[in-house]
Amino acid sequence: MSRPDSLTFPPHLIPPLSPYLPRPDSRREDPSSLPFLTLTYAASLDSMLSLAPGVRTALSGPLTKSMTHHLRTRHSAILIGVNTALADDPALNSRLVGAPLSSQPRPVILDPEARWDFTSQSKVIQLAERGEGKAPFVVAGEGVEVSDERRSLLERAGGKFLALRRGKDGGKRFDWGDVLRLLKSEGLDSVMVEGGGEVINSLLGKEGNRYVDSVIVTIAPTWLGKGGVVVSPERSEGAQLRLRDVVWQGYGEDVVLCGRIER
Ligand SMILES: NC(=O)C1=CN([C@@H]2O[C@H](COP(=O)(O)OP(=O)(O)OC[C@H]3O[C@@H](n4cnc5c(N)ncnc54)[C@H](OP(=O)(O)O)[C@@H]3O)[C@@H](O)[C@H]2O)C=CC1
Ligand SMILES: Nc1nc(O)c(N)c(N[C@@H]2O[C@H](COP(=O)(O)O)[C@@H](O)[C@H]2O)n1
Repeated sequence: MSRPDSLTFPPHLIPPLSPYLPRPDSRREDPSSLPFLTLTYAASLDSMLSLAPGVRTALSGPLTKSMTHHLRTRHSAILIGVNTALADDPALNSRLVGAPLSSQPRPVILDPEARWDFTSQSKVIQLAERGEGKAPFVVAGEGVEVSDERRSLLERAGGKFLALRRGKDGGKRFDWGDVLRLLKSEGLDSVMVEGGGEVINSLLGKEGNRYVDSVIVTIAPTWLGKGGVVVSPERSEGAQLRLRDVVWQGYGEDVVLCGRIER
């Protein structure tokens, strides 16, 4: 019997998305290639992801929500920043009817200071224990201390902490190339990056956007107003960031925009 929160994604909507998604197993043969990266999120008409930092805000309608759950089955990993983990207590699995565990993405949390205060009650941990999703990999800064208790809670569920050095410039952030090489070394060939604002803006920035293979954005017909978490990357000197191969599709009251970054 299907669960009350199960979703279905109409099969006729799959072919238009497919050119923007990783082909099954396409990168596995080439060990030097980085994982395919799809940047995907839902935004308001004023480019907001949420009403305020730390506030979970539903923007997707029923059809775009089910699209996101389809996208989750098409990637081996789903990545968010630690503030999203703290704000949303997200499930990060696919709730499509009949999605087997093998099609579930591996949740990856970018958490340089190991701030995510997960417990055995966190949704993503509970789902992993019930076999309805995979347990998360938490990418923490090299040398950052993690208690044995937290480490073993994560490992019991099937997840782990991964240590990564910070960016070459001595800054606090990870280099996106390093993040992707780390995921690849863990056998993850494709990653959908869901957010939040800092993660998206840094990926769309000068250093990050070279790693983005495709972009799939849901636009909801609402304005969240000032004070929200906004998608608005730093401007690169002399170059306006733009999409090519653009397709727009109506999904109920929402619109889905697919494209690739113009280089
Ligand atoms: N509508 C949508 O589709 C989505 C909405 N959201 C919303 O977004 C909001 C959260 O966004 P925001 O506050 O911007 O935070 P993020 O979720 O983007 O997390 C930001 C934190 O992640 C870590 N981080 C990000 N990039 C890097 C990097 N390159 N290297 C190392 N660490 C990194 C940093 O942690 P540290 O500070 O510890 O260094 C940073 O402060 C929430 O309200 C959430 O609900 C989230 C996802 C999707
Ligand atoms: N596609 C999309 N639409 C929205 O309206 C959203 N608020 C989000 N948020 C992202 O999805 C995560 C929650 O997922 P679960 O339903 O808990 O699995 C949230 O953490 C954001 O990454 N996405």
